[in-house]
Amino acid sequence: MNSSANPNPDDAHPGCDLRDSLVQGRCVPCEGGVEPIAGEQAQQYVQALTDWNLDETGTQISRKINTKNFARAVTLINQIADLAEEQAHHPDLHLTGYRHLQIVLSTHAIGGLSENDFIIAAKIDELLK
Ligand SMILES: C[C@H](O)[C@H](O)[C@H]1CNC2=NC(N)=NC(=O)C2=N1
Repeated sequence: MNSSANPNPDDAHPGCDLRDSLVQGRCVPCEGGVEPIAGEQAQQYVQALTDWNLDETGTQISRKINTKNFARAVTLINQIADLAEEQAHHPDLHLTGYRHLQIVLSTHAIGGLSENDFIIAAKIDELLK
């Protein structure tokens, strides 16, 4: 899967350009057979997002959101579900303590990160604005 949003370190605002590209992006079906995004490139992608963390294995990104209450958490989960279904790329969603939502993204088909993960994350950031 070629990334259409390659970060360009020469850009004046690499994060903004990359983020905007991800927000506008569309996920592509991933059946495996592509190299995961890792290392420095994964770092550049995650830095273009808001409050997402790359895990120690470099194979997933996550963000924690504390909502006002349970109803707000479920509403947000449903908004994320609609987005994921529309893009055919799905996060893992963990709701604990009735209002603490952890969102985890990784591309299961390749056992690591693909641009799809960063596109979904950027779109979730837009939801939360
Ligand atoms: C064909 C379609 O791309 C696959 O079934 C999708 C569905 N949603 C997915 N979501 C995630 N996170 N990883 C996948 O590999 C994946 N594969």
